[in-house]
Amino acid sequence: MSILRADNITMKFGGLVAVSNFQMMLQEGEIVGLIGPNGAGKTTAFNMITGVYTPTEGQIYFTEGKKDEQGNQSSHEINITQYRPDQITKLGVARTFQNIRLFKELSVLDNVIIANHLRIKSDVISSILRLPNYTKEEKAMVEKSIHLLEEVGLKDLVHEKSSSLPYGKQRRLEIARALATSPKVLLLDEPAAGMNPKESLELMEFVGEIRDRFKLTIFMIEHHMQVVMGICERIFVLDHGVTIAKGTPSEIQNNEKVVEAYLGVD
Ligand SMILES: Nc1ncnc2c1ncn2[C@@H]1O[C@H](COP(=O)(O)OP(=O)(O)OP(=O)(O)O)[C@@H](O)[C@H]1O
Repeated sequence: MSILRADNITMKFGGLVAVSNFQMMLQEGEIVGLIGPNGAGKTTAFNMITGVYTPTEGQIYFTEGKKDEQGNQSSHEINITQYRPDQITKLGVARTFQNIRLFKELSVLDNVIIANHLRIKSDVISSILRLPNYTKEEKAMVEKSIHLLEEVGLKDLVHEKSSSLPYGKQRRLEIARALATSPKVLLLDEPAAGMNPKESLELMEFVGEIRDRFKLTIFMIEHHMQVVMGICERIFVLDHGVTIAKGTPSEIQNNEKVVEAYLGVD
């Protein structure tokens, strides 16, 4: 069963069709890539899936798993096409951005603590008055954040200002912030952007590790072909908003349309 699927989604900006009839399905636990030349519509596809844009046409579905009191597992599909970004995050779809979006002046730890707030149950009054239920939740949040930073290899840097971190570590912190929302599906927008080959390979291993450790399904936009081909089980290729190919890394590498799109051959 799919955990996330887009059924023929299209996004038009005036006369420009940024994404046309995009059809995709993610199975639980997969790492799937989304590639294509600049302006192909990749980020627009992410923006529709995460509620930043409402598709002009088409529907998006998320499968929610539930356990009843007897511990029996059941699941049902929710149409999230009209959901706001915060509602989608709360359901279990988190993302990172092409341009790192951290609170630069805050510490590494505070950046993760803030991301946890989505899951907090206490109301505003409890937090302002620091009532016992809030203080307890806050303590748990700090512990969870430190644990997360340990998991992503940033434990020794918790008190550093986030802007002082080298680029590769800032990307890890961004991922830790996304993990703090307890996602089931993680969308990564060019996680290896700006990284040198060594950092890119480390990132590739890291993405595989967090998939296993946090039982995630991962959908990633990436330009570093070594990363995409090395880690993705399936790949979608967009060009001018149209899906020109989909398949395994070896199928994509040998696909003529893909080669043409990247080389700009008419
Ligand atoms: N809000 C917007 N308003 C108008 N046009 C937009 C908007 N967002 C994206 N576009 C256009 O839609 C097309 C697809 O852009 P998008 O950013 O999704 O491509 P991309 O594949 O992510 O590119 P890149 O690899 O360069 O990040 C481009 O022509 C872009 O100019």
